[in-house]
Amino acid sequence: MKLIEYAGAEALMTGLADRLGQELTEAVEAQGRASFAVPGGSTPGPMFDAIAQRALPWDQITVMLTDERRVPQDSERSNTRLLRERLLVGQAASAHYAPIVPEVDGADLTGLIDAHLPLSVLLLGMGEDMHTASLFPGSPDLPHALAAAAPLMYVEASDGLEPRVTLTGPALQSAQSIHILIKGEGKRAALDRAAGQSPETAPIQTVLPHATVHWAP
Ligand SMILES: O=C1O[C@H](COP(=O)(O)O)[C@@H](O)[C@H](O)[C@H]1O
Repeated sequence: MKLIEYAGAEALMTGLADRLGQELTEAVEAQGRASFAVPGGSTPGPMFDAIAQRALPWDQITVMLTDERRVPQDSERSNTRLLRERLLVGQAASAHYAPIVPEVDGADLTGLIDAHLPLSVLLLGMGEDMHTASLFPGSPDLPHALAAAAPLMYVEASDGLEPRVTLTGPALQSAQSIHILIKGEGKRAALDRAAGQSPETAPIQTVLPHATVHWAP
């Protein structure tokens, strides 16, 4: 794992947007196209605002979520809504979008994103419980989701949270570049706590050894 510490939130979000923008541009130059998976939740919005205004080769980039909550798309809890409102706008409005949830909730996930794997650039978030994407400690689906051959799976989250669709462990691990965005002392403590644990108790460990973590207080 590599850890990059930033002085504050603005430096974190713009510095990360610079880095991801550079990697996406390089991937398009090398492969003619790139795939870019991003988290939902409360943290990445300002980074989306920053990168959406960059002049990247967006029309050769396919954007998708790392995970989605099974809620209506107009819900404030919808990661798709966040993506549409904060990332697929401005310069990035010309990016392609690959949904990870089918039009009919509960329908087969097979083949939805296969054309875009391995991911060129993967950005993940992390909760203070050390979950990443929707790989939650304590979920009955976690052992399967950490090892599944399929890149997408329906999973239960932690108690009290809505069920999810998530990229599985192998799909995350196969990304060409892996970044994790975390902010605040609670998540920094969770990152420290994850050290030495297994992915079964600290799911972030499924990607941590190969990831660059970007953190600001
Ligand atoms: O539920 C989720 O949580 C994680 C972390 O979210 P945050 O609100 O603590 O930033 C997020 O990465 C994931 O995409 C989301 O579905």
